[in-house]
Amino acid sequence: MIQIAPSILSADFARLAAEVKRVEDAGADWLHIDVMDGHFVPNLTVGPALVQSLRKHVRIPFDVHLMIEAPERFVPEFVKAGADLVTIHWEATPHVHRVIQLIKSLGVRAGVALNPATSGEELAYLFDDLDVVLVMTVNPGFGGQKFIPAVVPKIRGLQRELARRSSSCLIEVDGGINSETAPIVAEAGAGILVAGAAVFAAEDPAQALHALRRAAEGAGPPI
Ligand SMILES: O=C(CO)[C@@H](O)[C@H](O)COP(=O)(O)O
Ligand SMILES: [Fe+2]
Repeated sequence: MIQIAPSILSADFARLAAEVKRVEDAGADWLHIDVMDGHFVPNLTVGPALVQSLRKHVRIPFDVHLMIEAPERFVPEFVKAGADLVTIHWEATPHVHRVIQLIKSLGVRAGVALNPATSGEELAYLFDDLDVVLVMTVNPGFGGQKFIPAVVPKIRGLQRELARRSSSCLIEVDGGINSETAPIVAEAGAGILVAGAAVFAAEDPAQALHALRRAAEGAGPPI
């Protein structure tokens, strides 16, 4: 079953609680919260205070994508604020394993995100500790960008390796996901699809979620 995680980056921040409740009611599985620090990526977004405020209005789990340098500095605050899954970038700290241990020790799920130019081969050392590998299908920093097809073989390679190890770790994809790209990533092995513009910019989010799910599930099981 494909899971969909709408990204708040394409929501109207002045009406955030109402917009998020709308996608929750429409059947979203996760809420994807993009955190940016202006260093790791050339953009700024939100911090733990916003996560804590939203937590009072939303029941679906929070998927917090940290696009920040040295994420270990802020992991405990995001968990305290209500994150259910915390994903850090492979490129953002020299001590990825230590940060994964920190996230797990706080009782939530842990993910590692890979920029388009990162192969992810070293991730094999972490698979036993990881709940999610997030494959960026755009360069991180902005919503509404175009999907990078060259990343698809990486999704397929990770899927094969995870299947070989009978791992329960899921592959999440993030960036430029819509009804055209959803079948491509689902066929390659993605189990969680992040979708910002495709859901929050749609007139009818329920219809947008349905279209994404149908497109992805029509792709058949991963090879
Ligand atoms: O992490 C990011 C961007 O850095 C994403 O979560 C985007 O916000 C997804 O938006 P769309 O590409 O689906 O509009
Ligand atoms: Fe994201």
